[in-house]
Amino acid sequence: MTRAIDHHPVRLRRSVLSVPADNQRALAKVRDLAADAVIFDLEDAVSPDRKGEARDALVRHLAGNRPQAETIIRVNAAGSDFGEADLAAALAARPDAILLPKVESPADIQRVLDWLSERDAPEELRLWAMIETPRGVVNGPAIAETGRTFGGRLDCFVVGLNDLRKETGVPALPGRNYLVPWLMQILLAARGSGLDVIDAVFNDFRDPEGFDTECRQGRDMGYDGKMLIHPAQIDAANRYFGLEEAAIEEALSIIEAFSLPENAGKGVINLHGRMVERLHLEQAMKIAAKAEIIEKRKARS
Ligand SMILES: CC(C)(COP(=O)(O)OP(=O)(O)OC[C@H]1O[C@@H](n2cnc3c(N)ncnc32)[C@H](O)[C@@H]1OP(=O)(O)O)[C@@H](O)C(=O)NCCC(=O)NCCSC(=O)C[C@H](O)C(=O)O
Ligand SMILES: [Mg+2]
Repeated sequence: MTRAIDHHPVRLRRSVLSVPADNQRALAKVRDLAADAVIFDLEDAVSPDRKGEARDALVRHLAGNRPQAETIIRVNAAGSDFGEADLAAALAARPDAILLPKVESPADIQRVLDWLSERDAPEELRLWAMIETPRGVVNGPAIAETGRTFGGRLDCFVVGLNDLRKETGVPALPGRNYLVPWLMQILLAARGSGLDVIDAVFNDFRDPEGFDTECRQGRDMGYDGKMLIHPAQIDAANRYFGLEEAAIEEALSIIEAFSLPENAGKGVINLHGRMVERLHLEQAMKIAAKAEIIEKRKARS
């Protein structure tokens, strides 16, 4: 039996910029930036003594300055001193998604799903999960599957390598050689349950060459985009995780070929000397859908 795992629509998540919720100057910049998604952070970018202030500032800010980008709020962990107040503020601010940090087990997701359903949270509110601890990596497939099975709210993993390095002792070396196996493990867990997956931040925001190299690596590993910490990283992320003209043209030619009457009902066709199957048609449709979103976004800016 074929299992349908694609439970969410195609979304563009090439550049996912994090903004500390208590940084007014940074908040004021967000609306003019070309990031596909913005994470308003209440967790590690906000010091413990400013959590309440950050929460209030964020709710006020989003009430009057809703970005066009997909809007996500990263809360503190549900079991922490700040978790419940953050969740309540996030619900009030009506983001597209809430990002849960340091998710380690299906129970971490389930607890928040229950909390949201007790409060009649809007059906369209999504959950994202940071995978950034050893237990999170090991339990990745079960976490992804729980989020998919119960209500289907979970639709994206974000990798947190700063925390993972801290927890494991693996240093930050160029090439991320010792981290790549875990990055691929997280990618498999996400894809196995139809989730999007976002590569980790690159801390040296004044090193564009290093950033380019890491974007290329993330893209080649199959990631949908990169979490960012600075506006200077947005354009490169959009470029590396975007679509090349040749890929769009190829996708359109596959869609066109399968729509010809002589190919109706065929599972496999010959397209200019290359075997193309219906699985390629599925891929092509996703590329075409992303290309359409990119075009709309260009027209808007
Ligand atoms: C890293 C920074 C603290 C650097 O800030 P700053 O010194 O202000 O940099 P610049 O002077 O170069 O900034 C130029 C202007 O750009 C604005 N700016 C800077 N960053 C952002 C941003 N993220 N979003 C919007 N605007 C931004 C500055 O305000 C300057 O404008 P102006 O003030 O008008 O002159 C800073 O970039 C920063 O705080 N970045 C985000 C940090 C963050 O969100 N951290 C949490 C995410 S990282 C993570 O999650 C790790 C993960 O959990 C893991 O475990 O790996
Ligand atoms: Mg972290």
